[in-house]
Amino acid sequence: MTARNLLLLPGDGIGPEAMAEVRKIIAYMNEAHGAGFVTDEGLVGGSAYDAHGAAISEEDMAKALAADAVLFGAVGGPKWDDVPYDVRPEAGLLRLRKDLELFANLRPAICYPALANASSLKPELVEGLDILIVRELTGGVYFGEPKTITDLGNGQKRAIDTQVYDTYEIERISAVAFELARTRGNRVCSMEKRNVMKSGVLWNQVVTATHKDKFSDVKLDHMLADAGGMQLVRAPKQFDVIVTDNLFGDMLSDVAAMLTGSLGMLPSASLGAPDGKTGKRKALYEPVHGSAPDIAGTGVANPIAMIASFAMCLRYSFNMVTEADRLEKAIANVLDKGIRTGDIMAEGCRQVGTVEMGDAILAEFKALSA
Ligand SMILES: NC(=O)C1=CN([C@@H]2O[C@H](COP(=O)(O)OP(=O)(O)OC[C@H]3O[C@@H](n4cnc5c(N)ncnc54)[C@H](O)[C@@H]3O)[C@@H](O)[C@H]2O)C=CC1
Ligand SMILES: CC(C)CC(=O)C(=O)O
Ligand SMILES: [Mg+2]
Repeated sequence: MTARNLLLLPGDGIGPEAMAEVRKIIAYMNEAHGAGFVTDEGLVGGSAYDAHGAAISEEDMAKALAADAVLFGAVGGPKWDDVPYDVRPEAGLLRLRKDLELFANLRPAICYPALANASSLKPELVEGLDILIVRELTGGVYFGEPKTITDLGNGQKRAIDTQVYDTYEIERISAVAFELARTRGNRVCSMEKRNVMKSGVLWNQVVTATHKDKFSDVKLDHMLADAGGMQLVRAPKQFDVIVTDNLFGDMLSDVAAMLTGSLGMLPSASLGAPDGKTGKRKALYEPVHGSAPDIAGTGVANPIAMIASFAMCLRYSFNMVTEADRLEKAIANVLDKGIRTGDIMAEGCRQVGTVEMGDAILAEFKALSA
């Protein structure tokens, strides 16, 4: 069997703690099922800055470009608050997304039945929730130029970020959203702010044209992104697939995370375009949460977002759909048994730390794989 090459970039804060739980699952799949994962490790974020003075080294970038898939933990933390902007920890993640051309970020928000009570919303609003946010990841205000702070010389400074979108960027991300919608509820809601932003006007036009041209069988709605945020907490189950830009997608997916109970629950897949010859996509899998400096090092972080990100890796990079389904089922079974990390703790449940949660999911995964 050909090797399945994975690059692990644990990063900072709770990133390495969560990644350790995925490493155990990979080792089990190799030992018990000959899965053939070959793993390599690299540094990213603050840990890379401390070692190399850059948020990711050229050597680790080359490894990421060569890997079949990258598993990413989280980056950042107060220790690096004052490092130069270009080498801040988050710049490592942005470079990976840009250089690997990972334009499509899939952020599913699923409320596991056992967690309906863990959401800050009423259980009936989130029970059975299954939405998918498709976030554009390589354009918009995170990358647009100019991006500057200028001294105006009169005691004032001016900061500029630039929101830029070209037609092709909107076409390809909306095509991904429509294609995915066909595999689930067949509905897409596009969110922008065409009432105040030119990029919103173009976004709306291109999504509408792409729909008319190739995806008219899918139901399409448009919503202003601020109203979309409101609707996400008012009646989240009205949505199936949401497609939106880089900044709105970042914000709306953190909102969606809380519908599921905790930021510690939300996985994501960042995908590039399929290669013309092999059909393979570059891909990076990461939890939606950050490095959680407030709990890092205390052993309480929820590893589910990281483990569920690995399940997405099995599905999207290696077509190991049965294994991905099993791993997600293992997570659901553990939650059904009332095993909880602190962020999703509820009355009558047993509170565990990161390692025990990882062990419980692995034990369940083994039982389902036997
Ligand atoms: N993909 C990445 O690497 C991301 C990095 N960041 C960076 O992370 C650092 C901290 O950012 P914050 O705004 O605090 O966001 P955060 O996502 O790290 O934490 C927000 C809150 O959620 C909690 N939380 C997050 N993940 C959790 C988990 N797995 N289990 C239990 N609780 C969890 C944290 O304890 C904290 O109270 C910053 O430097 C930021 O730039 C933020 C978001 C994404
Ligand atoms: C560069 C990241 C720190 C931005 C972010 O919050 C995210 O992608 O979720
Ligand atoms: Mg974010």
